[in-house]
Amino acid sequence: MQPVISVRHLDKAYTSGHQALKDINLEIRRGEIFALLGPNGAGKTTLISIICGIVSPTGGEVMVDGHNILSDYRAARAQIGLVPQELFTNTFESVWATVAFSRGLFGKPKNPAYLEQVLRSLSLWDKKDAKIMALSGGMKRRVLIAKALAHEPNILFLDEPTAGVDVDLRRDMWELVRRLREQGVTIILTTHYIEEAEEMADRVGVISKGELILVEDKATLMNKLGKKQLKLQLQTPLSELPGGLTAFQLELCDNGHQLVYTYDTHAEQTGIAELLRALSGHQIDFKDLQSSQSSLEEIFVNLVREKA
Ligand SMILES: Nc1ncnc2c1ncn2[C@@H]1O[C@H](COP(=O)(O)OP(=O)(O)OP(=O)(O)O)[C@@H](O)[C@H]1O
Repeated sequence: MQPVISVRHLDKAYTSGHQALKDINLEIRRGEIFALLGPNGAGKTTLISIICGIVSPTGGEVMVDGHNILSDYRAARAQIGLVPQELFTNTFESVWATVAFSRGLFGKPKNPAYLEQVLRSLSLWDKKDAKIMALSGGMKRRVLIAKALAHEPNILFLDEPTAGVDVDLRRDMWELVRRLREQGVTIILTTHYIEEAEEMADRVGVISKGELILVEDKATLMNKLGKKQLKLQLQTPLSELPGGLTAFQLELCDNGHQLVYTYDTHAEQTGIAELLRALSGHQIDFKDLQSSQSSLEEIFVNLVREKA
């Protein structure tokens, strides 16, 4: 299937000289939820701003549903809804007028039934006549989403959708994103919150210092890079690891009360049996043991650290 967005050899240097993006190559599949993860300043906003035509690239090419974002800007932009990071400034306009205006900007005919459905899905219907400036921060954010959806885009960008929002809004947002996906909308979100990517995304891209260092199916990523840990609570604390155990990837934690063994989930053998035999050979007894799989967060932190 043709990708809905295709980014090729994209570069961006700001006039300050800062190289914010370096040779980005990325294809977004139609109908997927793609999470772009990266630390502050990695280039996430720059990348989506270029795709949305707000920032101009210094090199490379971006196609949105077959339309070049520079030479065929209007057609490309009409496919996209963008929920930006910042709250817009206060306005005296009502919620309804603001959202209807956003739809009009794209030359779409009026469709009050559709706008009502959008406002209802965002729990904004009873605020439709309220002035934006009188709304709470969370409500304003909901209005931003309604504005982005007003022209029925096929692609929705959410830049840090849940940064600083309360639990209710976060839950509503996730539900809305899932519903939109069911309707065939492609969703690209940037986030610092790994649990958001873990919960929502089909694929994850990791960006660090302007470079896309990894793009992977979420499940594959977690599988491929996932390490498991076995934690053993010791009967008697150890002051140091006995020399005979150095062959194992072991760490002594919790003031010597806990031994942590890290192993690869994909290795032929986990080495656990040998470890337990070796422990017993050293008269090291444990009273409890637990195993845990590393989360996307740990994977992400490790990746970005390796890159640094
Ligand atoms: N208009 C600009 N002029 C100069 N440099 C800029 C401009 N906008 C962004 N930058 C720089 O480009 C880099 C990437 O910024 P960008 O906002 O894309 O990062 P980000 O990954 O979205 O970060 P955050 O998670 O903090 O939003 C940063 O070093 C930033 O300071």
